[in-house]
Amino acid sequence: MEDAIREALGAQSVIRRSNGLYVVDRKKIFIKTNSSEHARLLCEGEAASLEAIHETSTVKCPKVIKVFESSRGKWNIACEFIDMEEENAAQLEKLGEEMARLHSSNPSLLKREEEAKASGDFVGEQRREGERRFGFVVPTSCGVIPQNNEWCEDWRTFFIRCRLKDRIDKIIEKYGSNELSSQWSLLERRADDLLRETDAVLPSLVHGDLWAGNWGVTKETPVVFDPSSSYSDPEFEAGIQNMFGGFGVSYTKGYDKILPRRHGWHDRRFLYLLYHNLNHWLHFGGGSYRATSLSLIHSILHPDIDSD
Ligand SMILES: Nc1ncnc2c1ncn2[C@@H]1O[C@H](COP(=O)(O)OP(=O)(O)OP(=O)(O)O)[C@@H](O)[C@H]1O
Repeated sequence: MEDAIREALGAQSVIRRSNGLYVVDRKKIFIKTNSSEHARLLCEGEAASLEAIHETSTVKCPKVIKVFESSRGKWNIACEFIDMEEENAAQLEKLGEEMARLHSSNPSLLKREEEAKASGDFVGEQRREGERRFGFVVPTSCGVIPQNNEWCEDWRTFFIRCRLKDRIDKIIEKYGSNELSSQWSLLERRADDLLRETDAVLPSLVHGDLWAGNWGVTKETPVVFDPSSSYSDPEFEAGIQNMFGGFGVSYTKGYDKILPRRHGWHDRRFLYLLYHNLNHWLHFGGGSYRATSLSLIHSILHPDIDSD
């Protein structure tokens, strides 16, 4: 591995310190390695996500140095090493603020929003310009199975086609699922109704996999890593958090200060939670992810029966 790093980074000396940490020409760098079926796509997607987040100068994330293949099928991301501390709960409010800043960070979109508002035709103006798009420059992976990030003009289409349907089709292909096949057309119609209110939403850069295991803190600030980004509705970010118990009131307080939640988020959150349960079902097979997915579909289709 050291030889491959030396060659990829054009370095004189490479010393392995611990898991992921190398000292390259006397500078600490962090190297993540992947040898799975889609290793190259995974590393390129994660690197593009880190670069996009980094460019916003909002929430801190590692700066990418290089993506390289160290041996056949073994792909790596070399990035800045960030010295992180154990304790992070006290930084949750700051993390909420930083994530809201990330979600509000698309400068050209913000500028266009102002111009469109000034012209009095907010949604129409965006559409005419053809610049209001959801998706990402490359596929990204929340796990090890790449997500379809093809550009779509509106969030409704992107979420239903590239998130929900893509996972459902793959589950049916891999495991077979009569329940999913038979409920898809109802679910698609209901999702379309629920997401109608998002038509004026501008695309926000999201981390895409921000659960408790994918952030840490330095002495000064929260850090996020392991992203699978896309330009999405910022509400989508909460899906994976809700799956693992959420970040709690401090995070929400920090977030809402910068970007208050929109009307109707409560109804839409089950859809985003469903996506992550379907993604876990696809990765790990049925069991509890299947049961939760089916129960969420039931709640989405029958909101009057199941409400919390
Ligand atoms: N740039 C970095 N500098 C220092 N430590 C890092 C850096 N990026 C990640 N880490 C540490 O390495 C651990 C694993 O990172 P990451 O989640 O990106 O890898 P992973 O292979 O996806 O791991 P997992 O399977 O546990 O999610 C993190 O918990 C974090 O503590």
